[in-house]
Amino acid sequence: MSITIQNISKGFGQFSALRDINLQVPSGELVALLGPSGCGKTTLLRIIAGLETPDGGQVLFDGQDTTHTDVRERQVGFVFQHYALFRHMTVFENVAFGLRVRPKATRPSEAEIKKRVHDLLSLVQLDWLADRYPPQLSGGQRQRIALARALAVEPKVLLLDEPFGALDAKVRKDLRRWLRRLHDELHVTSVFVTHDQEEALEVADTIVVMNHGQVEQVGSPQAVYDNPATPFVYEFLGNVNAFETPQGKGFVRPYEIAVSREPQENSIAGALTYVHSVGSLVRLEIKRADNAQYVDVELGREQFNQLNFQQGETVYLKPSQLRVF
Ligand SMILES: Nc1ncnc2c1ncn2[C@@H]1O[C@H](COP(=O)(O)OP(=O)(O)OP(=O)(O)O)[C@@H](O)[C@H]1O
Repeated sequence: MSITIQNISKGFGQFSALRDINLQVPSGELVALLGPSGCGKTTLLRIIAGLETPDGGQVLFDGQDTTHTDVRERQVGFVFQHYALFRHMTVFENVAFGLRVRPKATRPSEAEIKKRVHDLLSLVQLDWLADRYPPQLSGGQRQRIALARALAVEPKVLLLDEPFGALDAKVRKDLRRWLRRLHDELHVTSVFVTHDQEEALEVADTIVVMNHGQVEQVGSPQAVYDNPATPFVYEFLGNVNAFETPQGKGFVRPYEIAVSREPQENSIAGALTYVHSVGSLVRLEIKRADNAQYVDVELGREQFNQLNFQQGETVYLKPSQLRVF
């Protein structure tokens, strides 16, 4: 099911949380709403869910205006960061819950419920935990069960709000890969909220970068990373250095800067103040001689080893490309 957001705005008292948001989520896509804390991601997700009413604008599901459709009729599944499972129900009963509370006319038979729940538990690879209770699960397992529970009612749209936010880095990484694979299998139109750029870049088909209640840019991970539309997107997605130029502020990623021992035409002199050398990349911190600002540079380890720079020595920088805004 596709989702169309048209001119959505929402205020809380005097505060404008969303301003004229327009967005198209094609059927079957996995879209990330990415932005800093307070930019309006959750509010937009809640409006798509029907948990919040916008002040203006429409939400269309497959072209149908659902702005005023009740949340129960929207056929959306949710997974929230702290969306607690029912503690006193087994994993099996948690996943079965949404099916059991259906009106009799649409409720599946007991045998069908059993099959559906076991299929879903296999899908999230936790069938062996069916008889456990939530407090006996790890955080990552709980979130996978929460996802199975959301999927049980066969939602047309899946909405995830920082689903892995409370987990440690390693588990987050595993789960985001796993979510990507699951989505490739199921193709449920999904929107997930994150403030973690790496998570968005790794998982999403499309990233919606938000700031102060507005959409800054929409595009594939590669497009928003390689061609940021605004300085905000440049700074929010990955490391970046800013240089003053006569034409305006120029931005350059740390790996787009050449470093040498000899001055080049238009190069900038600086002192190598710090070398961070872990993994395949070596990060250099260079303090410019002219304005004392720090510049981050990344080199491949092999290149670094060949050049053999020493902390404290004078080096010369030259951005290979600058995007000026
Ligand atoms: N019910 C409410 N009443 C008043 N202000 C609210 C309400 N809900 C959200 N806001 C405000 O609206 C803004 C957007 O909130 P929202 O939760 O959508 O941000 P977010 O981008 O999801 O942030 P985070 O990443 O911190 O969850 C915030 O400044 C928040 O304080």
